[in-house]
Amino acid sequence: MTVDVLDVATTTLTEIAPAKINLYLHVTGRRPDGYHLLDSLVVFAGAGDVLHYEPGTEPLHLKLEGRFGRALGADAAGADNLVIKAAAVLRDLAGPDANVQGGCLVLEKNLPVASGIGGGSADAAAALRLLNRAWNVQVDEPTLFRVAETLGADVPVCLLSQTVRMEGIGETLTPAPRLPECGLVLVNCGQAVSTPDVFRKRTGDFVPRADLPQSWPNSAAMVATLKAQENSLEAPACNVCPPVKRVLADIVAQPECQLARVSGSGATCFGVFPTVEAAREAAGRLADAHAAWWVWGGALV
Ligand SMILES: C[C@@](CO)(OP(=O)(O)O)[C@H](O)COP(=O)(O)OP(=O)(O)OC[C@H]1O[C@@H](n2ccc(N)nc2=O)[C@H](O)[C@@H]1O
Ligand SMILES: Nc1ncnc2c1ncn2[C@@H]1O[C@H](COP(=O)(O)OP(=O)(O)O)[C@@H](O)[C@H]1O
Repeated sequence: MTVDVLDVATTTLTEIAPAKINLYLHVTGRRPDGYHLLDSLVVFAGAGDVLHYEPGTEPLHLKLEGRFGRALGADAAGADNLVIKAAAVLRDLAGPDANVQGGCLVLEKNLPVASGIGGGSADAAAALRLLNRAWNVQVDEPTLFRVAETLGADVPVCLLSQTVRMEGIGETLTPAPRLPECGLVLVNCGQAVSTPDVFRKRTGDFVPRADLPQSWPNSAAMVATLKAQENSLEAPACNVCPPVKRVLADIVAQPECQLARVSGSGATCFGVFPTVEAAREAAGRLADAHAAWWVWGGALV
């Protein structure tokens, strides 16, 4: 009996899918195919979805759990789910020595959906990492990144899941400045926002790529640099989802908040704080004041 329990524990594999935050995001140009060229400082939060895999003989299938998994319902666990798409592309790449299996994937969906923090992209990236390992596909890193690109512009950066500068349409990843100690608050008002809609509503000139130092001595210095940058998608995100303005105002009103901004195409907003403790306290107050909002406070990955 004890051995059975141990077997189950050791065959279930787990991968974290951390939330992606764009500390700034410049739309620097546009490709002939319509995709936008970006320059963004991307960081990852301690908040995330969790993907579990229990290999088995039944066809590979996905179950959704967690606050937002239950809200999505079983229909969202089908072939269109980015986790299933990631599994399919990896299966196609598997060589003769791979051990591609079926079984059950369980996605604890803790991150709000269509919210500018790349939840779906992070899930796809987690599935690539997890199944590459579990099936012994042994895809080399450059191939895995090329496969990630086919799943979505944000999937390569989520495959990396560490602080990095992101350019191109999302595929060009280069080292970022070393970040100082800081805390982060994430707030989502509950309205899903479509990324293509927000890009379509963007107006104005393209913004040059940012000039960044190698590191910052503290969060105040980092915020001074970030304030000289922008999120080019913030105005269209407010247009598509007006409650974002209220969310930003409530974050910036928190004691010690140094910056409040939209992440990606929204609607999730983030606040930067000098310490993790200050961020956690602010998150506690925001959650108490707005029971319907999704609120998280803590450290970066
Ligand atoms: C805006 C960003 C910033 O990190 O984040 P989110 O708001 O999605 O979190 C990303 O670029 C989103 O990446 P992702 O969500 O993977 O985009 P995709 O599925 O590849 O593309 C969805 C649609 O967004 C637009 N799109 C996306 C990326 C890009 N560089 N230019 C674009 O114009 C295109 O209209 C595309 O059809
Ligand atoms: N595993 C998944 N989690 C969330 N959304 C998913 C997933 N798979 C597919 N999607 C689809 O991808 C779209 C974008 O979702 P998401 O990645 O959460 O957006 P964003 O990058 O703006 O945070 C959603 O509208 C949803 O229908």
